[in-house]
Amino acid sequence: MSLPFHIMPVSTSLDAELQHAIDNKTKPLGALGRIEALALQIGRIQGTLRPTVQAPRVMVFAGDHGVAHEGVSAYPQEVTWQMVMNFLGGGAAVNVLARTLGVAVQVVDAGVNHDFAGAPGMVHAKVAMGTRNFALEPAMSAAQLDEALERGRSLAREAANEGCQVLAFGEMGIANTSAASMLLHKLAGVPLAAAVGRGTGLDDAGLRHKLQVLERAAARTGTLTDGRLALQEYGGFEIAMMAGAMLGAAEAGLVLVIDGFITSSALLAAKALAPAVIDHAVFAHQSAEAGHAAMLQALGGSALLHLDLRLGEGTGAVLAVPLLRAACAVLCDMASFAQAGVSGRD
Ligand SMILES: O=C(O)c1ccc[n+]([C@@H]2O[C@H](COP(=O)([O-])O)[C@@H](O)[C@H]2O)c1
Ligand SMILES: Cc1cc2nc[nH]c2cc1C
Repeated sequence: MSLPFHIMPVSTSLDAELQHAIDNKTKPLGALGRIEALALQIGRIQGTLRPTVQAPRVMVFAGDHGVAHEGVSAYPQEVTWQMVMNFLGGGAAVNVLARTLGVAVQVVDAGVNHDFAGAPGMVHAKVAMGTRNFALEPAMSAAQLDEALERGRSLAREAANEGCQVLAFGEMGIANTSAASMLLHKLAGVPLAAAVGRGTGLDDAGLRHKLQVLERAAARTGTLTDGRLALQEYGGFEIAMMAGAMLGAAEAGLVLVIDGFITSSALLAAKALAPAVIDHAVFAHQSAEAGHAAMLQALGGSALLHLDLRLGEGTGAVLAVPLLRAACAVLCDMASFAQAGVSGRD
């Protein structure tokens, strides 16, 4: 068993001071809307009236899924490793967005069905060459799950030790929307028909087939409310490692930026292991993937951006980083009514 995760609920002791500081900025009360709530959340997580977004990083976790052999994705499995090479070469959407917005990219092989020996810049954390086919048997063993969780946790710790204050999460893995749908179904009780979507772009027949495969997979197990068991049965190595990294990042006091449907499923599993992880999470965007709205509802979160993205890789999370910077700048740099000599409310 991996060591238990120790995440304290984020302290609310500064809330009154943070709200007072925000309310005294030169604007009508509440006029910066969600940016105000974001400023309060980041100030609360960092325990300061002057929060910052230093050394933001997106970790992109990649893994393959045995269930891909059931024909549940519009693309073949080898796209996973090919896209990983694209990440390492700096040419994927996440690289371009991250470069544009000043976010570092770290690519993690959590369990891709490919040998990346010698690939420059890769974080080698492979648990195995992909999971087993969860339509037939558990996706991974308990030992593999522990390994994935612990590797994720230590990667997050390393990031914190290197000065990263904001950790964004992304993933790559053909067929991983199937795994995410299973986690949503089992952990949050969302009916499969509402939890399953088109992923990379299945047509109507493909979607019907995916639902049938997942119904068969769901019937293999009973009710599963335990995060570890759900991950073992239906997770992916990239999803489990992300969950471990989210928990490790929360332990280290970081702000977590959650991307789309698959990244959110990792948080759902992480929340089942340690509920206080949710205090650290910022929900970057609502994916176009059917089921993400229900996933966000299950997590009690509300997305900052609605851009109809359905790419993954951490793209939506990276796009939200400027909003976090903006929220911190409001607290740190905006003049108060007194400082600017502006009259307050009557
Ligand atoms: O982040 C999302 O909401 C999202 C929605 C649909 C697809 N994806 C990406 O597409 C891949 C999984 O889709 P699929 O159809 O192969 O299950 C995987 O690499 C994800 O990063 C990601
Ligand atoms: C090309 C491609 C890029 C991706 N990035 C994340 N998931 C992906 C799936 C495909 C198919």
